[in-house]
Amino acid sequence: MTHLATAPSYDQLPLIDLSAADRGPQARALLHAQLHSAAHDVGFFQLVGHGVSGEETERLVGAMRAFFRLPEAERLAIDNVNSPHFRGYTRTGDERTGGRQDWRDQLDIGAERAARVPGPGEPSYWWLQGPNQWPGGLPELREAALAWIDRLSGVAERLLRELLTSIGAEPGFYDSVFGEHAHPHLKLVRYPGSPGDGAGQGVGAHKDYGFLTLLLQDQVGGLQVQREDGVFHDVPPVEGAFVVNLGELLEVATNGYLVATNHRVVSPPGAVERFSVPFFYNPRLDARVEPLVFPYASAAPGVTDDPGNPLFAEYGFNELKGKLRAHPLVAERHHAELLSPA
Ligand SMILES: O=C(O)CCC(=O)C(=O)O
Ligand SMILES: [Fe+2]
Repeated sequence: MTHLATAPSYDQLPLIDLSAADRGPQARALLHAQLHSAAHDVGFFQLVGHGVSGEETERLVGAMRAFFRLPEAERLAIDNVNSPHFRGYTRTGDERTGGRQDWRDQLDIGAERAARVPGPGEPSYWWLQGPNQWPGGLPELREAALAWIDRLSGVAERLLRELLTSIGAEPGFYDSVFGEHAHPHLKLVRYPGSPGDGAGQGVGAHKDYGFLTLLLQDQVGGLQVQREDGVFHDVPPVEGAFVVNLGELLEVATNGYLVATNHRVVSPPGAVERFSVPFFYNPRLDARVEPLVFPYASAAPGVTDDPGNPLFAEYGFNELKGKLRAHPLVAERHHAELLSPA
């Protein structure tokens, strides 16, 4: 891969058109060159040509807005503190990132499966599997959210295959860690304006735990990504595009050739609300991510060494690490035995 010696532009992220994969060998080769560069150099890009229609998006966004309009008591009836599986509603102020309070409320939704309580000697991450909590009287929310998980799993699967191809790997290298036991995750998120504490931490700087995140954001803005210069740069909303970022497992898989990028959300000003829907394309909880075989492996710098954030190749442990950190009330109520002594 040759890189032109121009200074990177920080005003916009690379724009990737997934539909180019179906427009003949030349268009596909250009797509691969762009994807390779976006994933290797930035770890973040805007995705268009993904095939998800405006109507599908409207259905999800409409149901999300209806959820956040419910009286607080109805949202709190499905508080995630009730769920040892970290599913349900987190009220504003109950979530932590980087040890500090985030200023957003959200509904966490995963694949709809029966609880699997880990038996003696079984990995504790099986706690992450379990039923969702749904609000009463809003059946369209369940329908739209589960449809979105299916739909975006398909888009992410296609994107991952093109991404692996773009760096010279077998497109199906990780097929076996997904499949019907994959562990996708969806958040419906509201940032209810500024907390007025001067910190403006909508959500603090973090990396996502899995392979790929496909984020739908509204037109308010506030998402920022840490670029090569170390500075957090705004990610201006692009109508109809998903913001895609690489998660920690792709960093582990490629020994740091691809990077999971730090990102955060600055609270909207005053009483302005911002809505977003991150979709996390995650493998099975018990998937152990094997090192990717690809021609740039020898050029890989190794994974980020941060004692405060160890990266686990066995996916369930990587997600559990994050959930225990982000949701201390759930952790203390249901999983005190998993918390390391302070
Ligand atoms: O709301 C956003 O724009 C980003 C949210 C995010 O990064 C996350 O929940 O992991
Ligand atoms: Fe994130």
